[in-house]
Amino acid sequence: MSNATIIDEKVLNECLNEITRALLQSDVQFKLVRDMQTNIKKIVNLDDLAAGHNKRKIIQQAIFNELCKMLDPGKPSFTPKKAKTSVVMFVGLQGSGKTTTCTKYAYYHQKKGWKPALVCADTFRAGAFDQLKQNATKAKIPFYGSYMESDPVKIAVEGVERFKKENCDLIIVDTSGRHKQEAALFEEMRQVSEATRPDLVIFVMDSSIGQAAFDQAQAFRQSVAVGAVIVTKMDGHAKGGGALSAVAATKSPVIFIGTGEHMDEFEVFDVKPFVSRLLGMGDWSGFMDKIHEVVPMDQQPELLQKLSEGNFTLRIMYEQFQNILKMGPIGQVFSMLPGFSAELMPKGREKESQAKIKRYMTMMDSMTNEGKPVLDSSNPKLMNESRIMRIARGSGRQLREVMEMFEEYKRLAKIWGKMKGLKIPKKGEMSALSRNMNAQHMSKVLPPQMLKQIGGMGGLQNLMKQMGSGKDMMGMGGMFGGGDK
Ligand SMILES: Nc1nc2c(ncn2[C@@H]2O[C@H](COP(=O)(O)OP(=O)(O)OP(=O)(O)O)[C@@H](O)[C@H]2O)c(=O)[nH]1
Repeated sequence: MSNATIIDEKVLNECLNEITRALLQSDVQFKLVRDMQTNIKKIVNLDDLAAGHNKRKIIQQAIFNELCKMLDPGKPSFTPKKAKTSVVMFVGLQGSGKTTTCTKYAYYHQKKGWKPALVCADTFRAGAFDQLKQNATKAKIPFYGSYMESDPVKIAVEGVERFKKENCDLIIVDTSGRHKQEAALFEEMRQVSEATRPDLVIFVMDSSIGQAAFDQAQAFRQSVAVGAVIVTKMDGHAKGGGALSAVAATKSPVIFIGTGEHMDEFEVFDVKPFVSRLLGMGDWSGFMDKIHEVVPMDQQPELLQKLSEGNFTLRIMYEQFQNILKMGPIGQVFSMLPGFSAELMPKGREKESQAKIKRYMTMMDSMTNEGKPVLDSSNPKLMNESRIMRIARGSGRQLREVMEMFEEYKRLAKIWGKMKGLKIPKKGEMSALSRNMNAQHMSKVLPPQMLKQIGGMGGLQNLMKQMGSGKDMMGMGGMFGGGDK
């Protein structure tokens, strides 16, 4: 659709088919995708659109809205209130991340001043209580469970009673994970629910569950009154399209997502970035925002070009370190660039991290002769043992430190490598528009969100002036509209 000059029925159908493929690949249920297609066709009536309307934008917007709507069951979930006792029960498939998520949920609220408590009613999986105990202890959250008692209903009731007496305001009951074929376990879950009368039942779903999401979610919904969904493992490859199925099957909203194994890798669900990701544009739209904030304007086109070629080199890492150090309080700016935060600079250790970065930079400085081929290459094989030794000697640092710096590079290269393959129109493909481009034209081509990032018309004019011509800018425009394929 981006290439078509006239948007007619055929182009619209092609576009919808492409989106259908993307959504199916993201594990959205076939029926939901088909319904969406029908709705879009109803909304976007090409004949009715007056000439001059930006049809492309209308279609894009309609698709985006439709997907957002599919994630909105129409009513919010029950929200526990601080200082008023609520019981929240977690259910989900075995291995979905339920136990981990219980602690994350408790920890999230604890940080906000709540008094949460955890009850382990999973008597099915050996080790479940230990896991919960370990997590709870780490987060200093009170917990209840038993190694001896085999009746989950009894444990759940006792735990809830105890924590009610202790005035906990968020009592979280973890249940055993189960598969939809396991009728007995489902019955047990129903009994736990009946006995503890939870205010909210949360269905925990692994983002990689795929097309099975609908049936699974429905099976849970038929046994207990699921009122909210949490999607876990969003840090992995899966895009989480199953969430749309889970919402449809349970008629409940997604409230949080899990983004890693650690306790604080837990985020309030935000529908727009989630949908962007489903459509294959999400990951790097956030990424781009950050690059715009940290990387000086004049370096951006070159950096984007290199990243789109999959060339995240040591030199790029060096330049980004420079940018970050230049920007002032390191603690504040550091987390702005993707990958540069948690591991390279743990919270509260800013000074150490700054020293570490400077050390890395000294090592890279000493590479101007010996390490030059490595600085500008993204091939890790060039960094062999003898080279590491010479760099260590040249910079007066230990071998271990050079290796550590290189490990850091590899980690960042993996994250930044996601930019590879962004579409940049080749010179010959430049349209007449771009040859005669002015900021006015450009502002119409760019997505509004990006125009805002650049600083509106004024910012755009400056940027184009800096670049000397519209050519590179068109390259960026192409990329910004291009998705991550
Ligand atoms: N990467 C990643 N891993 C996660 C996330 N949430 C949970 N995990 C991991 O997934 C695995 C299973 O998590 P558990 O919490 O034990 O799963 P469970 O659903 O309680 O398992 P059962 O008790 O058998 O039902 C563990 O290794 C967790 O560390 C997440 O958001 N991201």
